[in-house]
Amino acid sequence: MRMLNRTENRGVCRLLSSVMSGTESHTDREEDYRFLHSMLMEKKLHLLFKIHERLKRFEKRSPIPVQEHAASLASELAEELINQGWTDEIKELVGLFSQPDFKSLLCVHDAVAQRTFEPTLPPIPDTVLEDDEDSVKIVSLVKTKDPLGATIKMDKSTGTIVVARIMRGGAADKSGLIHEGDELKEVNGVSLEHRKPKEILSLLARSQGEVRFTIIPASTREEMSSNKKLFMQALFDYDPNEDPTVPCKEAAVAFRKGDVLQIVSMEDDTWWQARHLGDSNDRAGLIPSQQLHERRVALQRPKALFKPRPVKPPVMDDVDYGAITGIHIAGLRRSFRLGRQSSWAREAARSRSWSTGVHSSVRPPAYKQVTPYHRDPKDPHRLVVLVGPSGVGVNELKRRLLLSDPDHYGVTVPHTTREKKRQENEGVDYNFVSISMFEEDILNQRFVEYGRYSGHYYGTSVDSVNKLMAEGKVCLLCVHPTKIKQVYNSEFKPYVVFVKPPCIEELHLTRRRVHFVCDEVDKNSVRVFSEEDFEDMITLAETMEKQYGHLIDNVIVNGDIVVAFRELKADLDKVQKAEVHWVPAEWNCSSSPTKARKSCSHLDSWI
Ligand SMILES: Nc1ncnc2c1ncn2[C@@H]1O[C@H](COP(=O)(O)OP(=O)(O)OP(=O)(O)O)[C@@H](O)[C@H]1O
Repeated sequence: MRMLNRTENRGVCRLLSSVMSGTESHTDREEDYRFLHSMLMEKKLHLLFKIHERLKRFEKRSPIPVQEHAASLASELAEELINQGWTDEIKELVGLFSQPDFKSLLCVHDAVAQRTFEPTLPPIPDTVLEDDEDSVKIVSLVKTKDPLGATIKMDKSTGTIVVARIMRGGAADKSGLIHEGDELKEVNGVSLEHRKPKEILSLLARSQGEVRFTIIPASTREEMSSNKKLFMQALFDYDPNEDPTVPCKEAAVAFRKGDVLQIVSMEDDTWWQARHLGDSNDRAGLIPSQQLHERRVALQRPKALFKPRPVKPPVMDDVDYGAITGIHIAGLRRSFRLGRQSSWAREAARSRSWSTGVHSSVRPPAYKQVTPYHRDPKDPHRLVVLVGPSGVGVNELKRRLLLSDPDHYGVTVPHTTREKKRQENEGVDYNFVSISMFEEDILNQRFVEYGRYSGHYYGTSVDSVNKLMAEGKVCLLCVHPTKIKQVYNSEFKPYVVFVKPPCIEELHLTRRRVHFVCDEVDKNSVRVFSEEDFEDMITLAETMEKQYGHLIDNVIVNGDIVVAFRELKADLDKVQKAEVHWVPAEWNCSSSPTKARKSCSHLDSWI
């Protein structure tokens, strides 16, 4: 590099000296002054100034390359020279032209002259939504006979197509423009919404030369999901008009239990900001925070404190004999839940309900964080869990569902340790197992619910639920609400229906002719509902709904059985056809990356 000439040097020196004199008054200590002086007088710094000035001048001149094809010119020249004769000078020059370093230098020159180092991106399509402007990236890759070196898969929680893996050394990897987790929005202008990875492969197969991807980079997606998309399902009704504490009624949002709200701000401890899902109105409104709702619930006086009747200790060896399924379409055998209706069982059920009932200090949450789940037709159906107080009609509704469509609905085959009867079939009526096997499964938590009755174990195994779901059936499970947690995970994605009794008058009207079968053995023993049974049913239903409301997806009031069944059937049909299921956020596959990767790996499609 040429050294600074004297005039230039003087200019820089003068400038730096004036900087020095300007700072003199601010530097008290001698060493500070020396340090500054040596830094500003540093030769390298002066050279940097010089380079900067040169570049500025160069930029102003905007030089145009004299020659854009120096490499081809050199080879043409070499050819011409050879034809002139093979003198020593020509030999030396041709030798120089054929040197790889020289050739590369000319290629680089041409690339700079032609500006081919800059990727030529197509113009941004008009179709790109205004909202997406900041987040969408358009990437063009040139397709050769080799694949692009990436795999794609469908993100189960959002239904979008995402890049699953980038193969090292492939075209996608070399481009550095596509990354794992990027969401593919379009390929060559064709929207990928609702498309399966397979369809995208054929779309890519059809494209020649340049392939243009419209993508949402993974970083933006993460930002969007963490910053913007927090969804909560309301677990209570809220009407600002009935809330005297709301800071501004007009600025508040009314909602019903079950509504999904997008939370946009949680900064205020008392009032969050949210909007209704799919609300075209962009403006968010105020909603009570979880904390505020909890405080209000805590301040509420219990409506009526029902005094539990003194309960005689039941004479039995049952500990947890709960709801054991067992209605089979062939013969429609009654459920063992009916075993609970014997006097000792009812008493025990009552005592148990009170021990975990209204006196429990567990406060139900106000909102449940949810996430959208797009069910793939190949996925198993969601498990349907029916819960309700004993005698309300859970099994009756299950029986009717089974009869209505035996190919679609199914129930699990229970396990038992009792002797097989002559007319019973192994694996059809029961899975007959030894006591040691049963107890081992209890220890390994392989039962959703189990109990003892007449000295024998009965239980519904997790495997039996899995088996039925793998057969493509909608598994109907009746359990005590305390057992919901056993299946409350992304594997079963339970849809929980709470069957609720109507008011006492309607119970009197509708259950007039009902008899309970008390015992599995003595099928002739019958019992009508007493006033006490009805009261218990209503009280227990209230307790259950309060305590397990956050796990419940729908409530069916079982007054008229025909109406209740129709409602339940319509609801389950709707769930099955739903495009989006709002499921608890903790079920999201991504919460367990290894598992998600494992379960999705076979779905990746190579592009
Ligand atoms: N809406 C209704 N109207 C009239 N009878 C009903 C109605 N619902 C259920 N029943 C009858 O009430 C009785 C109890 O119903 P079911 O066996 O389904 O109760 P459950 O909720 O399963 O309770 P458990 O778990 O204790 O067996 C049955 O004889 C059933 O036919």
